[in-house]
Amino acid sequence: MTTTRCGLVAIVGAPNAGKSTLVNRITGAKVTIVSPKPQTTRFRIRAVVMHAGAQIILVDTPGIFAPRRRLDRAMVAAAWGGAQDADIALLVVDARAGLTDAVRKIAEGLAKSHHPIWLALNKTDLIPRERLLPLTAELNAILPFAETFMISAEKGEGVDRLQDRMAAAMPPGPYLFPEDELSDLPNRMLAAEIVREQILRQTHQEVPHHASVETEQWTENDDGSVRVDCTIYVSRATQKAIIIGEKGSRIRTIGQSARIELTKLLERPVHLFLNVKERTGWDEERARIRAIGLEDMG
Ligand SMILES: Nc1nc2c(ncn2[C@@H]2O[C@H](COP(=O)(O)OP(=O)(O)OP(=O)(O)O)[C@@H](O)[C@H]2O)c(=O)[nH]1
Repeated sequence: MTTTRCGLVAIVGAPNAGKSTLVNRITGAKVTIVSPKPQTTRFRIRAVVMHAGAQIILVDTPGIFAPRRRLDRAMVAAAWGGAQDADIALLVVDARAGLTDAVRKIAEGLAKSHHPIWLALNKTDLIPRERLLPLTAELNAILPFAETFMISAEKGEGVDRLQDRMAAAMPPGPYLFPEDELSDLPNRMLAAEIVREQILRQTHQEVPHHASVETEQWTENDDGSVRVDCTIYVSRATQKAIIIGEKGSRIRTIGQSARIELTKLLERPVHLFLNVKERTGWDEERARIRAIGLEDMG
């Protein structure tokens, strides 16, 4: 009998800690898009990695976790709820910067969590080894970490071991993402991210960061172009109206800008279709995120 394992690892850390570098190192792909505005980082899926038979879903904080529509909500709930003990928050710390106020604040927030918290001291290539132990001790005084890793995300040092340990720690359970969709996943996420970025640019602060974007369909056409269908989920009708704009003017601008950007990034013609939908149930998601102490930090 084959048993699969699947779980979520939240990558947490102060700005510049090396979170994106670590995610890119683990996935071997550039799937992380930096938003042009500060403080727009939300809780979202950064990457899905298969490793040693486990599906590791790397998620970003803070914000709201928005499962793709096609995922069974009950499965996602199980990932957060039932399997909660086995899921991990990984605190990435810039070892050279050390215990800054930002790191302290995040560590204190995480200390309230019932999740296992792991520590990755990053950028170990930049400081002498003997500085690592005192820093580990200082951090462990704030919160006892279940595991500690010394890594250099940039150089790849220690990352294999971290990944092995993550895979082993994932709870038994079905994969949340079908394996045959994984090859498209970075592109799907890229498209969703580009659309979300345009929403933030075009709506400024009018729509709080409550809109989530999911790529529902990714269709390769014979002529080399790709058709991308994205749904923008909002929690209120007023937000929907803002995103659509007067006679659809804003959604058109969002779509046009996102299409231009995507065409550039994918280096092929893109046909982008956007759909705005209201989705209730945010409160439930938020409660789950609050439960692990990841909300409103950073
Ligand atoms: N020398 C060294 N530099 C690193 C390492 N990891 C990341 N960096 C550098 O640190 C800087 C910040 O890395 P990012 O991965 O963008 O950090 P982040 O935590 O994602 O930052 P935010 O997006 O601001 O939250 C970049 O210039 C990286 O090249 C490392 O292990 N060693």
